[in-house]
Amino acid sequence: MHAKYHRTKKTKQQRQQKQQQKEQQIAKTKPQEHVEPQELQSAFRIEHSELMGRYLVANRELVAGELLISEEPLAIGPCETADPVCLGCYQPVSLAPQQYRCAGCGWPMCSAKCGGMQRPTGHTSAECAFYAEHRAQTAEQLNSKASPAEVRDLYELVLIIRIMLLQQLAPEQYKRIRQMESHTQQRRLNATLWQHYEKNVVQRLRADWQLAERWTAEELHEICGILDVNCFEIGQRGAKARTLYPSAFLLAHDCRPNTSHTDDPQSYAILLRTSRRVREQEPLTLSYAYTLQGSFKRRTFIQGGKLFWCQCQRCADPTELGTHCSDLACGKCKLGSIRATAPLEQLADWACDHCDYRLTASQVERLLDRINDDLEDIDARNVPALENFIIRYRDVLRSNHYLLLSAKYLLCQTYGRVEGYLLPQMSLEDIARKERYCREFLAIVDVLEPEMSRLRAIIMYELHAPIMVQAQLQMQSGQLTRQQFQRRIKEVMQLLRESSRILQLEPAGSAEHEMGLAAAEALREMDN
Ligand SMILES: C[S@@+](CC[C@H](N)C(=O)[O-])C[C@H]1O[C@@H](n2cnc3c(N)ncnc32)[C@H](O)[C@@H]1O
Repeated sequence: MHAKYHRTKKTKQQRQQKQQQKEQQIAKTKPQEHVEPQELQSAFRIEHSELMGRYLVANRELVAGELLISEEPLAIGPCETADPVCLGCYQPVSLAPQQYRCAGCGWPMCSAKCGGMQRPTGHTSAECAFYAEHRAQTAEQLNSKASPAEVRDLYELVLIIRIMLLQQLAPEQYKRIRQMESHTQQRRLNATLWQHYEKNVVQRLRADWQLAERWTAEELHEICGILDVNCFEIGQRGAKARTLYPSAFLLAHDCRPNTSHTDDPQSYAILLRTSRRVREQEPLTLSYAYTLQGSFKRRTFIQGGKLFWCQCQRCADPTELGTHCSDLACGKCKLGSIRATAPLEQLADWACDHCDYRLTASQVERLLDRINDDLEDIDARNVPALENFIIRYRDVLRSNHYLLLSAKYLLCQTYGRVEGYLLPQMSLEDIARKERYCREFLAIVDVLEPEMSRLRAIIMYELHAPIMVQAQLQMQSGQLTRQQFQRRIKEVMQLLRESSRILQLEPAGSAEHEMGLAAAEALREMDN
């Protein structure tokens, strides 16, 4: 898959020595309080390439669903672009006067009894004392008159400050974080990015908060880079946080990854599994971007945050592995599809496969931005508005286009769940439409996130209901023979079985785990 990795041939002895060194390296990257079983360590090793730096490789063939990494965060804090959250449990809070605030430092918290109070993964006494010391600098932004942008700027500092406090409180942990890639040199060349952190983090902490004697500009920039490059965004049931893990950060990116991960709602530990069979020597990969986005935007996103242009098999293919999820409809001949002529060159033209019509990359970008803005303006529970969106753009985007698929995915989850569109209230056309959207979405997910992916399991759960309801109605009205009915029921049971098998691997307490339990329960009822 990754022909781009540079490896030199080694003797068997050299390979064994290297293997031992790598296993020791992996052992070093595990959190000290978390001893991994031997078999987890031997499942993979660390390799290095000029292109990707360190990355993980399978030591043996791995089957789908194998647990590879289970580890608690080295650092955790609110997401930089998040709305206000509790510093203890990362659930949303308001800045309204009635919101509970920490008695020590004044930061809004969910309540005095927040489970994250005084916990290393939440609001510690060291953090509280630090903000109490700097109350003058936070007071203005933490009151009900602050603008959302000001509040966000303040939340952006929380994880950086937590990491800087580790220097004294947990120097080993701090050292491990500092060993992560920061891409500081490349970031320095990007004036907009560099100036953002210089103003919002470095100057702010060193000048406004008078910490110049304590923290250097270099180390603050380094931490900002490490966070951008290595953070995982996690959270269950409304909680949202970003985390650095001791070894999961080593996974390379691929736009059709072979692992997937979830997080424990109590400990915030990452649980990373293979999502499909992985061959011996194959790199372990995860996706740094949302996989159901087209290559053009996905690659821009990855370059912006992780500072490399992805060149994976999917990115190199104008049809995105035959999914056609970036195809535009040709407005000139009305027959052809418009795709990137050279997808690894971000500025290359897009061309129709049927006539001579061409678009420049910036025309495509403007079009995608406009349609994306339209979609983002729609409330995810507004069925007519989502249906209108699909009608409005069906002559502009091909039916598998990721923006149409996004609207269809929202509809798959909304049909049957909101008042006016609950299953007993839905027309036969709506039920059939839900089935069609689920099938269209599943066909793409089967390629981009095959086998044991959460997205695939969710959509299979959504698909079972419309098939079941239609089969029952058609059986009652004599439109289906007994044999045809049984065939449909068999499909429903297969969908539920597969969905519950995948979703029950999600941590207890998560919405997905509960969906898995519901699938298992539905299956039991059908068996009886
Ligand atoms: C989270 S870090 C992964 C660990 C990193 N390779 C290291 O040595 O610390 C992400 C960085 O790894 C590199 N990387 C990961 N996947 C890559 C890929 N598919 N192609 C090129 N570079 C990649 C990029 O430099 C990226 O910014």
